[in-house]
Amino acid sequence: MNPHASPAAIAACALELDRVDAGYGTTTVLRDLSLRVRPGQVVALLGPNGAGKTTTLRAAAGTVRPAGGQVRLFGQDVTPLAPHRRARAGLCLIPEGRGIFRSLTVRENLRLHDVAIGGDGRGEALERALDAFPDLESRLDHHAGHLSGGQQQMLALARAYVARPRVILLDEVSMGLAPLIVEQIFTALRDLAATGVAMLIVEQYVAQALDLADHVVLLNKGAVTYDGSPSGLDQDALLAGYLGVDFGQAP
Ligand SMILES: Nc1ncnc2c1ncn2[C@@H]1O[C@H](COP(=O)(O)OP(=O)(O)OP(=O)(O)O)[C@@H](O)[C@H]1O
Repeated sequence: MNPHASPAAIAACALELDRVDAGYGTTTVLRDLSLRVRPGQVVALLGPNGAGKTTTLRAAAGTVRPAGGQVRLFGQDVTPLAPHRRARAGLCLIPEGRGIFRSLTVRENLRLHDVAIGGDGRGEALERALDAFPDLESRLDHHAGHLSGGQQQMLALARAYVARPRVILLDEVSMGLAPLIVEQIFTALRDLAATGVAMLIVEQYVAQALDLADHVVLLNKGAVTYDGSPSGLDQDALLAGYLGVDFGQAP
């Protein structure tokens, strides 16, 4: 990003990763990574396996602590804040693998998320989630582990309605689901985007992600290789991003 960005430009970002270095133990995964998501914007974070997409979301959510750089939410430096503090500041991570409590009921799962962000676990938050995903209503007292894969993912996404976050991070929410369910998930994501919330999405269905997104960040080996509009992303850049080959350069 522009290191000379004005304070007003920084505050205008819902989420900003600014020159973040992060990894696991002695392994560095993200190198000097910068990206921004503006309020109401949907940013697709794409790249090959192992590029660091999940690590980027974790650094934003606080489950991975950056070794360098800053994470800002609406201009506020949240780098030192634990994940639950960031959640209370308006950030919601829907992790890969759904992140639901399988041995708890649907109702208990939804209450838990509400209480986690400071709500009373009753009433209004639950209603918002059920309005968005009416299928869950008749299953409120079922164990989450007994739901179908699609219903489990709906429950995972319902957290975004319970918590009413200002920024949502979504990691491969359509992973392993049947095409019809994937369509429903993308409809739900479109509805979420229409509420004006800022979204950063990692998605294996690249075409659908590009259709939903108004901005794309391409990652390769922990570094940004493209940061711009979906229409400006040509096939070669996309392939280069996925295969790690730069077609624009002479061999
Ligand atoms: N908990 C962990 N401990 C150690 N290394 C990890 C851990 N999680 C991920 N990595 C490594 O970090 C690198 C980036 O992984 P990450 O999951 O962020 O990539 P990704 O782009 O999300 O890939 P994928 O599409 O396969 O999920 C990989 O080399 C991976 O093996």
